[in-house]
Amino acid sequence: KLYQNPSQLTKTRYDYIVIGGGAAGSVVASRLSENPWVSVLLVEAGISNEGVLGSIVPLLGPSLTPNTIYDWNYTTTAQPGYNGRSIPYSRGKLLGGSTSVNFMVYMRGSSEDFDKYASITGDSGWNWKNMQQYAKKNEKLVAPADNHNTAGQFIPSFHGNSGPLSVSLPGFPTPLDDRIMATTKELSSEFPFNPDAVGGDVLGVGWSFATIGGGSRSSAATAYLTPVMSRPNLDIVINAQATKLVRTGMVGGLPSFHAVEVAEKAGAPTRTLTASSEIVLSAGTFGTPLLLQLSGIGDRADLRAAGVATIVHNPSVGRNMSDHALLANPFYVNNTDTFDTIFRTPEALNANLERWQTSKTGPLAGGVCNHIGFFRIPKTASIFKMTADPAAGKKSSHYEMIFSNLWVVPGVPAPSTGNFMSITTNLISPTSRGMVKIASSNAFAKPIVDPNFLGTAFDVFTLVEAVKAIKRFVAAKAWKGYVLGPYGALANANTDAEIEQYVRGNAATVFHATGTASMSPRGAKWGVVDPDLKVKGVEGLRIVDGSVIPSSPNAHTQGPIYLFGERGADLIKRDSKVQTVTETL
Ligand SMILES: Cc1cc2nc3c(=O)[nH]c(=O)nc-3n(C[C@H](O)[C@H](O)[C@H](O)COP(=O)(O)OP(=O)(O)OC[C@H]3O[C@@H](n4cnc5c(N)ncnc54)[C@H](O)[C@@H]3O)c2cc1C
Repeated sequence: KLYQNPSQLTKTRYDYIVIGGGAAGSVVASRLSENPWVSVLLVEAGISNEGVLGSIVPLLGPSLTPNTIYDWNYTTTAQPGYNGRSIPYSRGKLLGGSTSVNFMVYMRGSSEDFDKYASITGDSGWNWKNMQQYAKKNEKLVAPADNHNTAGQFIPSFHGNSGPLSVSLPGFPTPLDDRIMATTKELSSEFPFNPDAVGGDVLGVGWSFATIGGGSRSSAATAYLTPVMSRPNLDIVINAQATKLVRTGMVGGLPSFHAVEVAEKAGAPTRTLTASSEIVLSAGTFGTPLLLQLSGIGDRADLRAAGVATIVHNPSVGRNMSDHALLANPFYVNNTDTFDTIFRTPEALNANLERWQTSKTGPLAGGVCNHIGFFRIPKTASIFKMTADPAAGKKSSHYEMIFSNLWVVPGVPAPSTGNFMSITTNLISPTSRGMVKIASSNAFAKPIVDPNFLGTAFDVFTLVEAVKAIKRFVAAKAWKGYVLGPYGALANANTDAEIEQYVRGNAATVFHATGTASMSPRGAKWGVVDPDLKVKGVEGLRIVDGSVIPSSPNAHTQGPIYLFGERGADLIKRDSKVQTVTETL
């Protein structure tokens, strides 16, 4: 049952309370409530996703962020690596979390990423081979919106066919498609074709998958919550922000946390809700460490500065943030068939919306890109004289390219004339680490968000190399007569020094932060959760969301986080005392 705010809840004690209804939290709440003997409450700070048009019509997705009611609207601190610029940092604030506002690109990461997580934690359960069962459990590959023949665009055995989350190949063709494929042939040694990166081997350029089914967005909310809303043992409360975890005693010599305070908004009365079994934190890479800190779990100095008494001193809380820095590179093209025209006049947008409403087809039914590619800088690159290769392995990438048939520059509106292609370059194996921390003991105050973008020479070097690579890409014969030239500052960025200034002056984020409550081996002095995702040094708390992933994956992060959600739910079920009762019954 869905409750509109905390005051409507008719009970205050559950077996499990899951905090945050995003990618991972929706999976956990849905999977735990499969057992009818288990009572589950999902607490979400934001509103419902129902009826939010931008969260349904795929190509309208980018309109949901930033500076909207669907976004937490964070802002970073001044970033030295970005010439002192602060940038907006979006996080979804509605059911489905960031999966309700994201750009829907679906991947899983490289096989080496997961093998690395297994080796970091000492738990082989996180390795690629074992995690594939969860990928299959999560995904349902469906036909693209335009029902085109997809032969040769993917490898069927890599995909799931019966999971809740709809995933599809591009649903609307673009003038870039044939040219990109021709470039993979012409420049095959640098930009080879990858038949399907979802299989764990990410290098090369391939067709891109999106979390879209039947021409509409498939989010954690539509896939995992809507279908189970009527379960009598699952309550979902929206407009309910967890403000503090409450210490309820000592268990096994550790402080235990079996209760949480929630409030509808600043100044509203709080309600205390209790979990007999466990509280699962799924508030995301920002929300989860912030809630720990508000509750006295974090670095003593950080907590003292914010006026919070320390219960557990753990300097790893909120640290170790890794993110994919993004640089959008627009090019003028000689074609009026780009998606820019859809958004230029209300008439064009309405005509396309009408098409979408009648048939769930057309450009609005497709994602933001039809192709993506992942690449390595050469092993002979000078940077490797001073930095060890940070990629998870030889089959993992250093940077990414995303090809879009329109102007894509986060935070910068499209020019009123001209047609564009954007090649977005993302830094995939960053060595910089940032952090998030509370600025005060008020749960509704803005936190300090410092991703430390381009904080290392490796990260700068790699994005500079990525810009040089896109110039080589568009120099292929396939683009002759199509690409008219780079837009704006890119046009004047030719030497390495000029490109570095262009990168520092224009880079932003693709919103893939992870790692602020990292997994670490059992007993390790660093890290926030053990390999079973239990919070170290306390009893009663688990974390299942992007914050536990130790380092950036070779993927847009929703895919890996869904997998973490599925395995996290399994680990909780495995330990469940309520479950044991069910089995004996
Ligand atoms: C604009 C944007 C575009 C993106 N594009 C892509 C993409 O194309 N492909 C991709 O794979 N990934 C993309 N991502 C990233 C991806 O969506 C996230 O990595 C993923 O959703 C994170 O999952 P999560 O479960 O950790 O957190 P989230 O999905 O963010 O969920 C956290 C939830 O917790 C809630 N919450 C937070 N604090 C509290 C609290 N104190 N009390 C109650 N509730 C709370 C939030 O409101 C939210 O609903 C994008 C993200 C953004 C913001």
